[in-house]
Amino acid sequence: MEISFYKYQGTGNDFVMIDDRSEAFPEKDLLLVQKLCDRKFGVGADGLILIRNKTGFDFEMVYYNADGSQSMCGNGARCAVSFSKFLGIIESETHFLAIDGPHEAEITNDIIHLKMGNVSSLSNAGQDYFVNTGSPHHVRFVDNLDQYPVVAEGAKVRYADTYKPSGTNVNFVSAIAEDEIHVRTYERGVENETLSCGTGVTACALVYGSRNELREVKIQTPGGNLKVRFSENADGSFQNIFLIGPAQQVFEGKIEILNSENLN
Ligand SMILES: N[C@@H](CCC[C@H](N)C(=O)O)C(=O)O
Repeated sequence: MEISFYKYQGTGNDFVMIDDRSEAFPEKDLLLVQKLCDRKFGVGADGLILIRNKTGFDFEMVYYNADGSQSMCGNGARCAVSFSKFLGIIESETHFLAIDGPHEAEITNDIIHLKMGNVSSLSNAGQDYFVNTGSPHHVRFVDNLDQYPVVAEGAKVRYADTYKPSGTNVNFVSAIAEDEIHVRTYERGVENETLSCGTGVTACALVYGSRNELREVKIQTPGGNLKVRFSENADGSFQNIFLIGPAQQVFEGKIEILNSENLN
């Protein structure tokens, strides 16, 4: 089987992107997903995204982490919107389905405004916070973020008993201006620091914005800059949450998959 793929990146979070409207991709073959995402033996990516047809929506985004597990991916969704425009499925506005439910998005000059799902509350997690923005996120404020051991500390929280069995993503945050934060994220399913995590920066922006009475927060990540806008209700829930930032096609290619190739 020959698979055509495209590679996209959204603030350095990178994805193998496949137009799977024909549903030819063997979606249950998680070894194949792992292999395609492998940075030494495959294409290399933090995740893999299938674009599929879905009744009532412009498309469905089917997202896999590099290890084959599934969750919502904010940066991946921005890339999926850009890819769908490239494929001619959408023009500048879209309504699509992801694992956490329906989303809307708008794309102008390569900047994608992605509407995230509503968030019911921010929880305290010891001195830190926990927020579910479609994916689970632990949020910890730290000093000296540039020097912070994100992988070592992130893994401790990700595998902590409190988050078993499914674990969590872990974000480390420092304020750098009144309305701006710096965020580094340890991602579950990649089991490493990624250059940016969309659902993660959204979680951090909600915590920081809520504590500082802001409705828009700028975010610097190692892979680039994002913005999050939202409104907060009197009961502590959040709605009209928008993740705003760029997405880019990096290259395209083809892979020949032999039937027995993923069996070992
Ligand atoms: N990179 C993503 C998050 C992907 C899902 C996450 N690793 C999980 O398993 O929860 C993003 O941009 O949101």
